[in-house]
Amino acid sequence: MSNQVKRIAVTGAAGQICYSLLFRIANGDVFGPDQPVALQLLDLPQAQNAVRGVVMELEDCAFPLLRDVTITDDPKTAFRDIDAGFFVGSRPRSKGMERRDLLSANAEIFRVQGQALNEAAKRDAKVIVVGNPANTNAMILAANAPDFPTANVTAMVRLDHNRALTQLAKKAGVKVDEIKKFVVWGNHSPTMFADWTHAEVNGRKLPEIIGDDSWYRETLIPEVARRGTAIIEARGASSAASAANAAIDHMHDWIHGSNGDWVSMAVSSDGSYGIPEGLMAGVPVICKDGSYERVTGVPVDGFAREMLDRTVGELTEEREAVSALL
Ligand SMILES: NC(=O)C1=CN([C@@H]2O[C@H](COP(=O)(O)OP(=O)(O)OC[C@H]3O[C@@H](n4cnc5c(N)ncnc54)[C@H](O)[C@@H]3O)[C@@H](O)[C@H]2O)C=CC1
Ligand SMILES: O=C([O-])CC(=O)C(=O)O
Repeated sequence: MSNQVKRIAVTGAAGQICYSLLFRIANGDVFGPDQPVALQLLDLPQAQNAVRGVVMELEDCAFPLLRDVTITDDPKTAFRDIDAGFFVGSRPRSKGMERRDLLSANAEIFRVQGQALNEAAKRDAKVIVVGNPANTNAMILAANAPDFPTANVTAMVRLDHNRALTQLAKKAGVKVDEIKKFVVWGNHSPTMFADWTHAEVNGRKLPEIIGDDSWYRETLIPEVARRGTAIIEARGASSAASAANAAIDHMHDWIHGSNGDWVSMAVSSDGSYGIPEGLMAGVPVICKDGSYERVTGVPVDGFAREMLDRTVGELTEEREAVSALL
């Protein structure tokens, strides 16, 4: 990899996810241990002082790879010439809310930032949307950046993927990285579908190793879908370090590859798997040489079809709710 500095925009820099994310990026966890980075940090005017405090802490870590930090409340300044963008900044939910309840508060942010991305970013920049509801916010961002490649705008379902991997590994008595071909389909919401149908461990089918279909349907799927809520109830605030870690995993694999394994990414649908074109839906992808390819031809029948249709139905409703911004 070249040693020219990579510019990375991060929005919501004063927030709790970024309090973990920024330090990991500066440490080289995204672009690698030989790649210098510059951070372009965006937050609201009233949060600028808090961002300055975070930057003091970044300085105090003396990260050898961190070459420059910009602090701004102007999206165009933040997205100027970026190689990658982490779109975290937006309101989190509190107890009793669903992520889709955030749509009215957060959708406008992504319309404005889409226009700035369109004007300022490099055309090959890689973008991940974390701010909820992440899938539909990513669709709004892409729709408002017509000259920026939609394929480079993605949303995060990797946290759900990682959550499921740990539960599956515990149940099967294997290591998380031994599980291959697992995927989370659809929306980052309670309708998401954690699909073990094709998952394998050393060439053996994971459903056969675990051998407990009711655990899969009645425990694994709902627990993964409700994990964000469980964390809010336990912590009094939504997940932060694990969300930052998932964003790092998503971007790291997109840049460096997924070693032939499936990872879950929400990308703009090409119409395959019965997902209407343009919806940002979690699908299995394989990352290689700095890009991702959808895994094609995965059989989706019976229970899996019902689950996929349910989450796609919800994404379709969310798209209708924000049609004025698209
Ligand atoms: N996709 C996923 O798996 C996950 C998504 N999230 C979502 O990530 C988002 C951020 O979460 P936290 O960091 O915990 O929230 P937080 O409230 O701690 O931080 C949010 C930050 O965004 C800033 N912000 C708000 N509007 C902005 C704008 N227009 N431009 C730039 N910055 C802006 C705020 O000032 C604040 O500093 C929330 O929407 C949360 O629901 C959280 C966990 C997982
Ligand atoms: O649940 C939330 O609001 C935060 C989030 O998206 C998650 O932890 O999955």
